[in-house]
Formats: sequence, structure tokens, C-alpha cells
Amino acid sequence: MQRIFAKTLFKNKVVIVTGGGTGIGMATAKGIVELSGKVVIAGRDKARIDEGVEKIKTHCAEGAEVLGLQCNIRKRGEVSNMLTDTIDKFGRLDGLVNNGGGQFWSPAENISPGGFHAVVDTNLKGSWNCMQEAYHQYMGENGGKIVNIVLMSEMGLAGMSHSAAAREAVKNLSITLGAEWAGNNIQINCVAPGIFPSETAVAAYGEQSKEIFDKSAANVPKKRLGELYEGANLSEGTLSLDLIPQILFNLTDAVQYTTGWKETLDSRTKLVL
Ligand SMILES: CCCCCCCCC/C=C/C(=O)SCCNC(=O)CCNC(=O)[C@H](O)C(C)(C)COP(=O)(O)OP(=O)(O)OC[C@H]1O[C@@H](n2cnc3c(N)ncnc32)[C@H](O)[C@@H]1OP(=O)(O)O
Ligand SMILES: NC(=O)C1=CN([C@@H]2O[C@H](COP(=O)(O)OP(=O)(O)OC[C@H]3O[C@@H](n4cnc5c(N)ncnc54)[C@H](OP(=O)(O)O)[C@@H]3O)[C@@H](O)[C@H]2O)C=CC1
Repeated sequence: MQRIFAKTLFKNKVVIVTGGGTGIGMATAKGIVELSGKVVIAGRDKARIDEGVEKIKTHCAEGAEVLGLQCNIRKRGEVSNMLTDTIDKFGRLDGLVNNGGGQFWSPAENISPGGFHAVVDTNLKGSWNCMQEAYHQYMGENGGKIVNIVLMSEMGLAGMSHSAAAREAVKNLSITLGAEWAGNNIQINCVAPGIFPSETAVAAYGEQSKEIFDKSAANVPKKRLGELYEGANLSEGTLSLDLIPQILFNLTDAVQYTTGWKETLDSRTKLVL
């Protein structure tokens, strides 16, 4: 697939992609490596991560530098080790993609206390853990780019009350930390990928999958869902997963300045400082 970016876009850049062993994270990691970046993929299941490392190495040009780490983003100690191991190995950290996360589908009334806690802990606290550790261990001194993968849930998301609440909190956290850390040259953006029937996403919803993904296709103007293949034909309106890496290193500034964040950032940064 002919990518639309220069092959050396991420030369000498190091990016952590949580949940990078599968689905959207894997596609993002491949995009970064194909554009000459070094990538760290992390997840709870080490065997799946090791498999992911091999997939990325096989897929990309030889010499791809990929590090696979076991990390449950809900556990602060494991997140701290993920950052330490990354910096020990590569000596820097340019980007963090908080892709690791997810949820189960359930009517709100049926969600147990443990279920609500697990989903919020994963998506909100997990993203927080990774951002704060990245700040403390590298980005606070050196700057960096953070992309948080969220849901299109600003109008709520029936069946996903726990995850929608957590993701909206992540969006708000991204704005606050974007203002507080602007002075450290850290840019934070969120990407809501729309619906991608990735293998693991489909598996996550079991027999409900067909209904969930078919129904959501009906709500999409193009009447079809995004596909997780190597890049995408932008003219067909499918999200190219290239956008996530690109936002990491280029569009971010444009997004902030076009959305008037500049003024907000300045005013809030002054306030915070
Ligand atoms: C109209 C169209 C619009 C279209 C709109 C379509 C929206 C789709 C878009 C989004 C798609 C995606 O995100 S795709 C991403 C798919 N991938 C994932 O979700 C993977 C990550 N998710 C997970 O690992 C799990 O879901 C999660 C619960 C978050 C964490 O897993 P854990 O192993 O930590 O959880 P466990 O220890 O097993 O359980 C913790 C608690 O959660 C409860 N729990 C776990 N799974 C449960 C389940 N399926 N149903 C009920 N409860 C569950 C358990 O009972 C426990 O509660 P107690 O018993 O009370 O203790
Ligand atoms: N597919 C879709 O339609 C959409 C997906 N998203 C979001 O995009 C992200 C990727 O989803 P997708 O690729 O589709 O599905 P996947 O299930 O493949 O991705 C989830 C990834 O996150 C990892 N993960 C889950 N919980 C943790 C944890 N506690 N610590 C570390 N890693 C964790 C999983 O690895 P492991 O189990 O090994 O930990 C897995 O690799 C998710 O956050 C998802 O919610 C958002 C909107 C739509």
C-alpha cells in the first residue's frame, strides 16, 4: 500500500502503542514502523504481544525495531516499568498512543459494580497512568506527543455507558493536560476511530457482534465500516490509520491552532502557572 507520508517521517522517533498487539494498535504500530519509526507494543497477554512483534517485523522492512512488553495499564507499577524499559532500550520517547482499552456491551442496569469499575479503571485510569508516567520519566523534560484513542460518545453511547463515560473523561483530561503541559512542549490529541470490526473487537462482543457492527454500519453515511488493512483509500472516506501516527508528529499543532486551542492554552497555562 502506497502510504501518503514520507517513508522517513518517523526516523529516530520512538513511540509506545498500548494494546499494540492487535487490531487498531497493531495497524498503528505497523504504520509507525513503515515510516521508519521504532515502536514499543504493550498489553496484558505477553504471548499475544510476542506474536505481534513477529507480525510487525515480518510485515515491515527488515531492520524494524520493535519492542514487546507485558503491561496491564491498570497497574501503575507495570506502567512505570513499561516507560523505564522503553527509555532504557531506546534512550528516548517521542510519542505515546493510549490505544489499550475496551469494554463489554451491556444495558446499564445490568452492569455490575465490578464491571463498571473494570471498564473505567482500564480506559480512564489506564490512560492517566500512561500519560503521567510518560511525563515523569521523559516528556516533562523533553516534550512529546500523546494520542488517546476514544469513542464517538459525546452524545452518550447506549450499551456502553461505562466506557462512554470513561472516554469522555479522557477527552476532558486531554484538554486539561494539554493546557498544563503546553509549556513542556507536549501536545495531546484524541482520535475516535469510528467503528472498526477488528478481529478482536468482533470477538469481544460474541454473538452480539453481528448486530452491533451491522447496526452501526447503517448509521454511517457510506453505509460501511472502516477496515483494518494497511492504510486506506482516503477518497473512499475510510479512516486511514495513517492519521494516528501523522497526528502524533504533525497535525497535532495544526489541530490545536485551528481549533483555537492556542488562546485557550495560553490563558489556561497562565492560570495554571
Ligand atoms: C447501535 C450501534 C451502535 C454502534 C456502537 C458500537 C460501539 C463499538 C465501538 C467500540 C469498539 C471497541 O472498543 S472494540 C475493543 C474490544 N476489545 C476490548 O474490549 C478488550 C478489552 N476489554 C476487556 O478486557 C474487558 O471488557 C474489561 C471488562 C474491560 C476488562 O477485562 P478484565 O479481564 O479486567 O475483566 P474481568 O476481571 O474479567 O471482569 C471484571 C468485571 O467486569 C465484568 N465483566 C467482564 N466482562 C463482562 C461482560 N461481557 N458482561 C458483563 N460483565 C462483564 C466481570 O463480571 C467483573 O465484574 P464483577 O463480576 O462484578 O467483579
Ligand atoms: N474497533 C472499534 O470499533 C473501536 C475501537 N475503539 C478503541 O480502540 C482501541 C483498540 O480496539 P480494537 O483494536 O478494536 O480492539 P482490541 O481488542 O484488539 O484492542 C484492545 C487492545 O487493548 C489491550 N488491552 C485491553 N485492556 C488492557 C489493559 N488493561 N492493559 C493493557 N492493554 C490492554 C488488549 O490487549 P490485551 O488483552 O493483551 O491486554 C488489546 O490489544 C480500544 O481502546 C477500543 O476501545 C474505539 C472505537 C471503536
